[in-house]
Amino acid sequence: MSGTWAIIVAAGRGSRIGADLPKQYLKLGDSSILALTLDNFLQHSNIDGVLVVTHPDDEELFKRECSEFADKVHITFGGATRQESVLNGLQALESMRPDVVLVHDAARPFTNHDVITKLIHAGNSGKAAIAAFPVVDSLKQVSNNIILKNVDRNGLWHAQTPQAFPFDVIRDAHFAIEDLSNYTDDAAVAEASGHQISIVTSGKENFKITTPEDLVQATMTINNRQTKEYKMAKEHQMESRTGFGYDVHCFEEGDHVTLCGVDIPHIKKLKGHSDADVGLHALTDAILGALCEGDIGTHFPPSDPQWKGALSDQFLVFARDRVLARQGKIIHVDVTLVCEKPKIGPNRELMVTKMAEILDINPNRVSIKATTSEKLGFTGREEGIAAQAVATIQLPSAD
Ligand SMILES: Nc1ccn([C@@H]2O[C@H](COP(=O)(O)OP(=O)(O)OP(=O)(O)O)[C@@H](O)[C@H]2O)c(=O)n1
Ligand SMILES: C[C@](O)(CO)[C@H](O)COP(=O)(O)O
Repeated sequence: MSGTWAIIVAAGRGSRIGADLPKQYLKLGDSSILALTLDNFLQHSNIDGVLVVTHPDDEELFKRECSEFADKVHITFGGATRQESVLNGLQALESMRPDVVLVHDAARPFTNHDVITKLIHAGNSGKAAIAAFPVVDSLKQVSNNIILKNVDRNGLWHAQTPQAFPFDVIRDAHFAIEDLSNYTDDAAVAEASGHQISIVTSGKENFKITTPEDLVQATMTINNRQTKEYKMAKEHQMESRTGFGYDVHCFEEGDHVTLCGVDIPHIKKLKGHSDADVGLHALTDAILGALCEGDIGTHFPPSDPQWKGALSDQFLVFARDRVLARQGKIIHVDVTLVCEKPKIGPNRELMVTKMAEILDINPNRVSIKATTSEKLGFTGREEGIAAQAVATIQLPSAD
C-alpha cells in the first residue's frame, strides 16, 4: 500500500464548548461537523484513504451522525490527549504504509481544497508542511487582566491543520517522544525530532470550532453556503415539458412522398404548400407545443409564398433552435405515421438518422413508429397520411 492518507482526529470531548455531545457530532445545517470534515477529504481526488480516530464511547454517535461514510473510512480509537490520538492513528496505519499522511482536526470543517492539494504536494516531495495564517492583531502578554508586555507579532503565524508529513517522519517522531502531553500539534512533535516544516498559507475560514462563539460563526458560514447553493441550484434547475403534434396531408398525383425527411418512391405524392412532410410537421408542432410557442402555422403561414415547396427540415430546425435559445434541451421525440402505404419499416432507420441529424441529438432519442388504420377512414382508403408526435424537452424552470 502507498499513497496519501488523512488521519482525522475526532476523539476529543469538546469540554470548552460545553455541549451535550462531543462537538464533532453537533449539527451544522443538515450534517454533523465530523461529516462535513470527512466529506472534504473523501471528495479530494488525491486522498487515497481516510482514517478516523474516534472515542470508544462514541460508536453509536458515529453510526448516527456519519452513517453515509461508515463504509468509506477506517476507524481506530483515540487516547487521552490529541497527540495520543494521533499516535494511535499512526500505529493503525502501519499496515497500510502510506507515503504521506495529513493529520487533521475533526473540528475544522471548512478547509480549502487547494490548501489540501498544496499540502499533499509538499508531502509527496518528501517535505513536512502545515496550514497556517499570519497573525494580524497586536499581541500582548497578560497576567491577572493586566498587560505585562507587547509581543512582537512579526513572523508569528496561527498553526492550523491539516499538517502533512511523509509517513515515516511523523510516525518516528511520535515514537521518539516519551511524554506527548506537552505537545499540542504534530508539527511540534516533528520539530522535536529535528525536522524542518514549511507553511502553506491558509485562512481564518479554516478555524477550529472550539468555543460556543465558534459554533455560532460556523452555523452562519454553513447557512450562507447553503443559501448560495440553493440559489445556484434554483438558477440551474430544469423542468421537463411534453408537447403533442398532429398533422394530415392528402394525396395527389405524383411519384414520391417525403416522410420524416426521407424521400420514398410512391405512386402518389402528398399535397401541401411546402414538401408536405406530415411527420416533420407533427413533430415541429409537438416541440412548439412543449415551448408554448404556438404552432407551425403561426411561424410559417401557408399564405406566405416564401414557404411554397419549402423543405420541412427548416421548420424543425426553427423549433429546435427555439429550444436552444431558451437554454433548453430536446430529450426525446416519438412520431407515429398512420398510412397503409408506403411501407415505413424499410425506411425507418434512415428516417431516425435524418431526424436525429436535423435535431442534432443522439439517434437513441428518436423514435419513429407506423401503423395502418385497418383500411378504415381516410388513411384506410389511402386518401392521405396522418402523423402524431410527442416531444419531451427540458427548459430552465419558469418560476
Ligand atoms: N484526546 C483527544 C483530544 C482531541 N482530539 C481531537 O483533536 C482535535 C482538536 O482538539 P480540540 O479542539 O481541543 O478538541 P477537544 O479536545 O474535543 O476540545 P476541548 O479541548 O474543548 O475538550 C479535535 O478534532 C478533537 O476531537 C482527539 O482526537 N483526541
Ligand atoms: C492542532 C491544532 O489545531 C493546531 O492549531 C491545535 O494545536 C489543537 O489544539 P487544542 O488545544 O487541542 O485545541
